[in-house]
Amino acid sequence: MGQTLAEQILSRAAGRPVSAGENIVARVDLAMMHDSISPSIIKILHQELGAEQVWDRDRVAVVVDHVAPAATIQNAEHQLALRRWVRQQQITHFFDVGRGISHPVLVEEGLARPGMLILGSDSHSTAYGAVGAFGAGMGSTDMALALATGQTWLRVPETVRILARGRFRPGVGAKDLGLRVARLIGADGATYQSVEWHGVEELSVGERMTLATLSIEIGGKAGIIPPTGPGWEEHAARRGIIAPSWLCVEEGARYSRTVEVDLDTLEPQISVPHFVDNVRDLSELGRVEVDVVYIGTCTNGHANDMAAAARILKGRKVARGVRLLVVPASSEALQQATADGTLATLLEAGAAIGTPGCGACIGRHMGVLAPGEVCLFTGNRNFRGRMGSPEAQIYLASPEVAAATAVLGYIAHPAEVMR
Ligand SMILES: CC(C)[C@H](C(=O)O)[C@@H](O)C(=O)O
Ligand code: SF4
Repeated sequence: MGQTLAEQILSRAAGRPVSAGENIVARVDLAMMHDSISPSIIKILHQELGAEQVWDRDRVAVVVDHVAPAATIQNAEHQLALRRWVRQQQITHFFDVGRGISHPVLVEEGLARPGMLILGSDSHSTAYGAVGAFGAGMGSTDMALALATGQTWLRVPETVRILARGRFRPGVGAKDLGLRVARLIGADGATYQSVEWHGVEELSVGERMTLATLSIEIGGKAGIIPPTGPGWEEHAARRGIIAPSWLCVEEGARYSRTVEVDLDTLEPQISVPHFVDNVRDLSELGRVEVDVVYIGTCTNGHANDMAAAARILKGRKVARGVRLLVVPASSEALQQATADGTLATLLEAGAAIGTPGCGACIGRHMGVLAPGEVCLFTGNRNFRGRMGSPEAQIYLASPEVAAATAVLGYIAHPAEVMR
């Protein structure tokens, strides 16, 4: 019998063959924590578990990304304490304000690699599945335990297979596939399952991160894209990464469910307030005017996302009365956007550019919404109050739809601008 990707990775981490349903103790390859949760993790690590040092300073990554730069005195104090702790623990991989969101940063730095078990203090740690790792978010106690011992315990998840068939039409892409799946199976459709994405070999690692981060929005414990295909090869060659030969899609692997999506007929998907799985086809939406368009986050703030938006914004201006905020997911994405002209196009169109990081995604700084405002957001959550006022409305969509919306002032198909 074959194994799913999750079973293969967790077998290696457990040091024996394991299958879905088993409770295991597993070795952690990498543990990530960020500024938002670090105070409680550090407290549990030292005060409750009595550990003096992390188990392996080379296998811990710390990123200041959630409120970066600090917006309040309290953020600044927490970040100061975190920097001191990082020095005291001699943590090798520390990324301070401006480097970007933990997920793309670990991928770009080549720290997240295929076949790894990666734990993060963040629900979107499923992101590491973009490079064929089992990435899972954990709470403070589990994170502290992993930091102290290098081990974790978990139940090996079943796997939902997503099978994409055909090719995306112009103006349609990974975000639309992810939202379509949320619409088909619901926010709890893959609860505690590993989500394996098949038929997406063409997608770049940036686009794969869109799918991997959206996996938690359907309840996934992990969201893994097999490390094969042109999109993977490009990343692997650039970063000098070789996927382990034991990690591959196996005949006879058992899936709890297969969900098929026909890309040939897929149109832009819009998640309407206030739930991620409240998804409509753009053509069903009617006219929705917006106050702000926000391009960014670990889901759609990558270099490819900004470039996709720039292709639509080129030679055009943001509509009067609308503001376009662009917050790159990482400094590397910003550098690439600078080098290839994307940044100039965004600025000429009238965009305001923020420091790479989480930005206003969780409503703590850099563009929070006022009561009554309507936002077209490329992120992954549109819960009430997520980006500021509970009276604001958040629509989720792709960067292409975001760009077209910025130009026209209402939620629009990219073709409406490009024709
Ligand atoms: C603040 C953090 C713990 C949180 C998460 O776990 O996902 C945030 O990143 C989010 O997207 O809501
Ligand atoms: S960008 Fe948003 S979703 Fe991603 S880690 Fe930051 S706050 Fe969470």
